[in-house]
Amino acid sequence: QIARRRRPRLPYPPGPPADSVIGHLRTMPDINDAAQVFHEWSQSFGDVISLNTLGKRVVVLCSQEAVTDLLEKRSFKYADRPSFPMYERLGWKDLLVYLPYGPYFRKQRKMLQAPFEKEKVSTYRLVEEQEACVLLYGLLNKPEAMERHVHRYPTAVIMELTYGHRVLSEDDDYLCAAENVAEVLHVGAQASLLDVSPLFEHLPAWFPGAWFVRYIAETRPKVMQRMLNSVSDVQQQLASGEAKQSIVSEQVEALSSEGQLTPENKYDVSMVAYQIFAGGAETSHHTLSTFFACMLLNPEVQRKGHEEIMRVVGSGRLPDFTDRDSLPYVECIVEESQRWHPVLPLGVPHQVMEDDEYRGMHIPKGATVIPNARSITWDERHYHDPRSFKPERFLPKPEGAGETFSQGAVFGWGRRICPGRYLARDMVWIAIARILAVFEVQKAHDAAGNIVEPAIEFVTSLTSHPKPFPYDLRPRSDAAEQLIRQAYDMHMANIVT
Ligand code: HEM
Repeated sequence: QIARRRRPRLPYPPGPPADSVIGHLRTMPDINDAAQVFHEWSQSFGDVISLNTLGKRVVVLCSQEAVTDLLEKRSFKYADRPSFPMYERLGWKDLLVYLPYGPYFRKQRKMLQAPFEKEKVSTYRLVEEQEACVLLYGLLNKPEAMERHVHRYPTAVIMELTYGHRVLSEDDDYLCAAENVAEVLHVGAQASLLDVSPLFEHLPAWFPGAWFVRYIAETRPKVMQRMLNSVSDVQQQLASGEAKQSIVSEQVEALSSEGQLTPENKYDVSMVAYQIFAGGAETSHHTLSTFFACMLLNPEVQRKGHEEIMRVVGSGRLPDFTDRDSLPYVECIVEESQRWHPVLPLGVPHQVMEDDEYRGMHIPKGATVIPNARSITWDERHYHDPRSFKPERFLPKPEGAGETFSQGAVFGWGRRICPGRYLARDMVWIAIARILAVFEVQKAHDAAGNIVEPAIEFVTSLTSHPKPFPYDLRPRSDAAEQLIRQAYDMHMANIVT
């Protein structure tokens, strides 16, 4: 049957040698190393590689040019997603990021995109500034728990915007929900027999390799409950007049006033709301932990960032969004942290909706297309000395190198581009500007007083982040400490009144 299938006239994109029956199954790299390995292959086979795993074609794009040509300019053909069997079984089937391209995708995309348009996003800045004060206060009081604070910060912003829920304690229910998302994201990204066939879903849990059966059975009910209950809570708050304005409250009210609050529409609001924190919390959290690693490794950059803030803002207040245009170097630090180690090194895979031809190569309908962000950010034609951390590369010449930040390598392409990118940029910017203003990250010392040289290692599932590393975090001065306390007290006083 395979022999009779009509052969494409053009060759598939090249790739490493494959086994005759199972194709590249054995050559396929582990997810942790995939971006690096694909990048190395691209040096031998070119910037468009293809692999065949058990008959499924995977095309990896390893340059800005190829990604722009296909995912951006031909987005109408490349806007589909492959299926994600684990995530689907875990209850995430109807989350926007996993939806196939089509009417339901467009409906959800519209619902999710509207609250995150550029102009609308600037109205969220007060919440970001306030939560950034809580972040600073947390870092001051428990500097050793940096990971927890940088997870809490974007989660708290998103929960407030989405559900009108303010995170006030460490054991907050919504914070736990975001932690659960992080776990599911990680576990679901691991290869399982489900990738081969959904039939394996029915294996008994004791069957070798069927670890996912029990995980799905235990996790799915909790995930579903969380997705649906939070919107019901907002609905009740609306009924009792206690609801705070939020993305969900606005959507529920709009549907009610049109007489359209059907179970189906309410379900869609639930999916959109859940998708906001499933898409936004983990990614922003990992951007901030990567930033900390970058500052630890590059004290000179940290010093220059701090000095720019002192020059422009002074030491009497914290930077805010009105200072942003006057802080170009800080902006470059944000961008360089994202370029130096993209949080999604392989983006999110797309799928081709019809047969296509590119540079004399055949890309078959249904092929999974992986944009290798890592290759783009390491491309020496666009970035000099790309493995080094050099924020000034983005400053205009002659002060800097006039290089262009690749939005795509960080936020994706075409019709699937990250709809939360404006919010993400704001959230990350204000946190970084304020941390640079008042803190210094330094190398840790061991018990004998010797400096511990940090070896930063990254762990990657769908997102990528540094493994825990030793550091020492301190306020830059007594005045800086005072500023953190005052800002926090003012924020808390506002909550009470
Ligand atoms: C620094 C933080 C963030 C990064 C690095 C990031 C990155 C990305 C990337 C690379 C994609 C895939 C784009 C593609 O397929 O070409 C994506 C998709 C998505 N992001 Fe983000 N994102 C971030 C924050 C956010 C936030 C704050 C939200 C929510 C408001 C969000 C919601 C989404 C959604 C819903 C999708 C799926 C879009 C679709 O499939 O149509 N992201 N993001």
